[in-house]
Amino acid sequence: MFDPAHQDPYPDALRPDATPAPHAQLTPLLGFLGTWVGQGHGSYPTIAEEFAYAQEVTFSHDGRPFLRYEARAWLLDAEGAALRPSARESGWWRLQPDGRVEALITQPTGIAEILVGHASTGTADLSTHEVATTPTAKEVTATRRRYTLSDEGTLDFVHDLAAVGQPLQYHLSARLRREGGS
Ligand code: HEM
Repeated sequence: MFDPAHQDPYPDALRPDATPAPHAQLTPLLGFLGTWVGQGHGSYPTIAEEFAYAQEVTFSHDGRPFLRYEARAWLLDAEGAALRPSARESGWWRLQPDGRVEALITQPTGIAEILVGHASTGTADLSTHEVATTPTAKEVTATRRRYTLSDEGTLDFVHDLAAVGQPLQYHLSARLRREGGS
């Protein structure tokens, strides 16, 4: 018998053809659903050296017009071996009927971002609306995040950052593939 105390009756779906059916407002970003893994590079004027990293990103939904977003990254050494845990974040992407997106993303480094932007088939472009930081967090004033599903089926990602007195500029880029995919 179904016991609501022990089993979530509304689990998230990771595929467009899974239950529950996706809300119509998710249509432009249905191709983002699922878990993605891959590698990227990053730099910033205040960081001594360019770094390589690996990342796992998951988008899921529960039938309502928002995506659940979860990402974790770890740094790689020159041979591609894991060096140490790096950025993590999670949040919600609220898709509007006209393709606008409102996103809320928080990080364990004390940063909470609200981003606004636009989604069209297979792409999303989000920029900071507001950033709030905890008293001990680094100063972050803006980010811009662009995601594109490429013709090769990868999810490509570029992240610009304005922080610690620097103007908005490149911080990261990555190419992710579907987990378990080729
Ligand atoms: C894949 C995700 C990310 C990776 C791999 C990454 C990696 C790094 C690395 C390696 C550093 C140098 C300091 C250190 O070694 O920890 C750094 C610094 C920093 N990152 Fe990121 N980062 C990521 C995402 C983000 C995001 C989403 C934000 C903000 C919204 C952010 C903001 C910063 C800031 C503020 C600094 C400090 C710069 C300074 O004090 O000089 N990073 N990041």
